[in-house]
Amino acid sequence: MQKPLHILFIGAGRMAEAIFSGMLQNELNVKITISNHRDQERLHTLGIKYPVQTVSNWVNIFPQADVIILACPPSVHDKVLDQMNPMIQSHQFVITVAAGIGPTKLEAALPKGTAVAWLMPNTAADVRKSMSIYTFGQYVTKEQQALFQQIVGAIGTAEQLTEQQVHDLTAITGSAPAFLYHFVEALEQSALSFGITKEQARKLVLEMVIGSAAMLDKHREPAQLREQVTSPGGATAAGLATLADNQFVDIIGQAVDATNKRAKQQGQE
Ligand SMILES: NC(=O)C1=CN([C@@H]2O[C@H](COP(=O)(O)OP(=O)(O)OC[C@H]3O[C@@H](n4cnc5c(N)ncnc54)[C@H](OP(=O)(O)O)[C@@H]3O)[C@@H](O)[C@H]2O)C=CC1
Ligand SMILES: O=C(O)[C@@H]1CCC=N1
Repeated sequence: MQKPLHILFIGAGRMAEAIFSGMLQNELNVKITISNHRDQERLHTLGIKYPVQTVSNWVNIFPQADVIILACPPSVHDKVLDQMNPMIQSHQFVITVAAGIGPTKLEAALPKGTAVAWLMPNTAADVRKSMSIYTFGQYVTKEQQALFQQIVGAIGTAEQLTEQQVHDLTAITGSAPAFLYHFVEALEQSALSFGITKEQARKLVLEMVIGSAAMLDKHREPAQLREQVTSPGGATAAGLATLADNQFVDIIGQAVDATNKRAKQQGQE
C-alpha cells in the first residue's frame, strides 16, 4: 500500500473538524495531524473522537507534512505564514480556507515557487455536502491539482473560480448556510407562537426544509418550484407579497455585500 498523504491542519476549530470529519468518512489514504493555538481540551476531545494525531505545536511535525491546511483565523495568517516561511520544502502544498486570504497573499508571504490554493468550503463538509469554491496559485502542479480534487471531492462538490470570484462568492457558499439556518430559526419562532411544542416546531420546520432541499435537488429550478406552491390569488402569494414589500431580495443582497466586505477586511488585518 502507498504511503498515506500526510495532511497537517493548523487550526482545529469548527471548519477544520467539518473538513477532516468529511475526509475521514471517505476512503482517502491520509494521515491527519491537527493542531491549534491553546485549547488543549478541544484537541484532546478531537483526538478521542477521530482517528487523527494531535500536536500542541505544529512546528515539529511540519517537515513531515505533504499538505498544510490553514484553518485558523484570517488575522493570524501573517504570523503563521512567517513561521512557515523558513521551513517550507518545495514539495509541500499550502491550502488556506480563510475568508479574504487568496493565493496572492499566500505567495507573497512564502518562498517563490510554493504551491498554494485557496479553498472556501462550508460546514456541510461534515456530511460531505460542502459546496466549496477554490482557486489555485501559479505554482500548483497537475499532480497537486489532482490531489486537491481528491481532498475537496471527499467533502462535497467544488467549483474552480478566479481569485476575485472566490472573494465575491464567499458570502454565497461559505456564509449563506448561516443565513439559511437563521431563516429556519425565524420559522421555528413563528411556529412556536401558535402554541405547539418546541419538538413539534422543530419537526415541522426541519422536515419542510429537508423536503424543499430534496425538491431543489431533483428539479433544480427554484422559481418553478415557488410557482407550484403559489396558487393564484391564494395564501402563499400573500406571504410572498409581504416579503417583497419588505425588500426581501434587496436585504439578501445587502447581507451578501456586508459579508464579502468583512471577509476582504479580515484578509487585510
Ligand atoms: N466556520 C465556517 O463556516 C467557515 C470558516 N472558514 C474559515 O475557517 C477558518 C477557521 O474558522 P472557524 O473554524 O469557524 O473558527 P474557530 O474559531 O472555530 O477555529 C479557529 C481555530 O484556529 C486556531 N488558532 C487560532 N490562532 C491560531 C494560531 N496562531 N496558530 C494556530 N492555530 C490557531 C484556534 O485554536 P484555539 O482554539 O486553541 O485558539 C482554533 O482551533 C477561518 O479562517 C474562517 O474564515 C471558511 C469557510 C467557512
Ligand atoms: O464567518 C466567517 O468569517 C467564516 C467565513 C465564511 C464562513 N464563515
